[in-house]
Amino acid sequence: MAIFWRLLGFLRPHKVGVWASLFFAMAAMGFTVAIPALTGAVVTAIQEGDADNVTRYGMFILAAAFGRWVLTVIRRLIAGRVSLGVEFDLRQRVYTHLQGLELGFFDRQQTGQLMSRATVDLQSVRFFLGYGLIFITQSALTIVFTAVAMFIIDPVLAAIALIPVPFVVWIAFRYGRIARPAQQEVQQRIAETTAEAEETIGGVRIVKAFAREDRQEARFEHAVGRVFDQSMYATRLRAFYQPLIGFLPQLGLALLLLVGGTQVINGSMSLGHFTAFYTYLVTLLGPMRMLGMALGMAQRAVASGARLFEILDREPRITTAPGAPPLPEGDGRVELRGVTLDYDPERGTAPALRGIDLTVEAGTTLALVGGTGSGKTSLVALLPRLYDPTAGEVLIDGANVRDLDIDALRSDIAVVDDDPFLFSASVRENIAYARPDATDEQVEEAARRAQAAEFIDRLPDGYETRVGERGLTLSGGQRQRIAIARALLAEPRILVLDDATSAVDASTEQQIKLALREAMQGRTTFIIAHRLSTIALADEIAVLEDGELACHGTHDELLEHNALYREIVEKGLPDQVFLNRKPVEPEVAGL
Ligand SMILES: Nc1ncnc2c1ncn2[C@@H]1O[C@H](COP(=O)(O)OP(=O)(O)OP(=O)(O)O)[C@@H](O)[C@H]1O
Repeated sequence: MAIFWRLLGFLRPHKVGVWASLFFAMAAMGFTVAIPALTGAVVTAIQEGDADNVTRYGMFILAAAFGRWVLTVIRRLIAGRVSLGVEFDLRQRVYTHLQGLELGFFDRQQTGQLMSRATVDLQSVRFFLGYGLIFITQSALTIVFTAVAMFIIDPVLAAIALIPVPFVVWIAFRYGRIARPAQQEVQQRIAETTAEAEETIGGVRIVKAFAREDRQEARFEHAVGRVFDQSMYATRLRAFYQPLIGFLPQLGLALLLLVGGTQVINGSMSLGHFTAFYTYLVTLLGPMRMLGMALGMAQRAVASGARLFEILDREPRITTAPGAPPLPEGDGRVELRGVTLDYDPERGTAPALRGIDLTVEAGTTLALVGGTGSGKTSLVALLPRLYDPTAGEVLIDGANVRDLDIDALRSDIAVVDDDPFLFSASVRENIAYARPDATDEQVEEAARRAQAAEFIDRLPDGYETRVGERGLTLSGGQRQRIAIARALLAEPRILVLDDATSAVDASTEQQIKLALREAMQGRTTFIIAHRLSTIALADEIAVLEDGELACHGTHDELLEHNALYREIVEKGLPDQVFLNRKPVEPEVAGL
């Protein structure tokens, strides 16, 4: 019930529309109730041979029918606007709310599930709020008013003819109750199927590379099968209940024909009244069924509302206090104090980072080295607060990142991912993503510095070439250089680079390294290094092992004092750079 009231809250901005459509619905209902009485009057006039009255009442019926038609059109237009308005508001709210949630929330969600909530559930809520509520009010009132009119004509006959009504409504209620969880489960399973399809399409490269289409097909078939079974169950419920709801009112009609017909024969009731009565009961058939349907709609809306509120009630866990300041003046000195990060403490998994104490001086470059899963990505994710540490604190230029305005903080940190994401937009828009107001010259300058200008010029439409999911597919190395240009244009105080370019050819690697070197200049840089030649670009090195900081220092210090680092260097590529480094010269760094 609480959910129901909360759903009604969505109508608040559309109050005028709701009342207007209710008003038009009531007015149309007035005509609906008048028509049977007028029909009865026509029959009486026929019986009396009064042609004038037949014409007059006939015209009234025509006018009433016309009035109802016009009012219904207006009501539907207004209700449609309300319904779509609710959908519009809800979509915005859900989307804005999702955007505000921290990355950790998305780690645990299937995209398909979220999509389904944002479409299927939203639809059922808006149908109910836009139409369902009015249908319920209109049907219930039509039943009440018609019943009153019938009681005025003949109370006994009214009582007999209306016997099935409470049963119909009760069965409709019951149907709504059983149908609700069944329908909810159908929605849940559709969501699972969407998620399955989404995963297959998203992972199409892997599916094809391993020729596992059959496995994906089998999984999808299983998911579709589950939707089928559950939909069949819901269909069986419908098949049983809906005809029953249609059948019961016929009993009322039969009773009326039997009792009323006898009354007309023995003269205790006029044929006109009988006809009016009969027409009233026929008029009721629609509203009774409609009430059942609308109640079902209400049930579904409540189920969907519950799922939507699950998202809307999920508070963002990484927030910023109102009026929080931006980063203080400084050149990007970073300090991690006793930092521990546990992604999922409830599950009891080992923390990704444990008790890290690390200081990176302003303007220097730190290479993060460590085996897979050692926590390199996790460590840099703490800087722009993609995640907050479970314990300890992260300070930038002396300020705890938790106390800063999150947008301002993030605009001072640029990230170049190991698998850079490009939006379905032009190359120019992608580079200017963080600074949409950048001039063409600035964009091109960033591209030049990122060693991307040359290949961009060779693209079919240069900077206007569409890339990303719906555009031209660029190679990994090209995407990375566009991402570096994007980061350069943002002029960040701190730069985070994930250098996973091991798959590119030698000349691309050179270019990327030049680009990285350019990007690092004058700013604090964290570089996740996968190769020794990248480590060579750094001033200091931090080695991570199972989430702990195994050692930290310059190349020479580590080489001298740390066995693990020595091992890394020995087992790594025998890169001459390392041994001769001091200071790093472009030639020896492999540039
Ligand atoms: N979003 C996440 N949710 C839960 N656990 C995570 C998440 N991201 C990483 N982990 C876990 O945290 C640990 C550290 O992962 P992280 O990605 O930081 O390592 P990494 O050193 O960057 O590895 P790689 O070199 O393979 O990218 C791993 O055990 C990983 O499974």
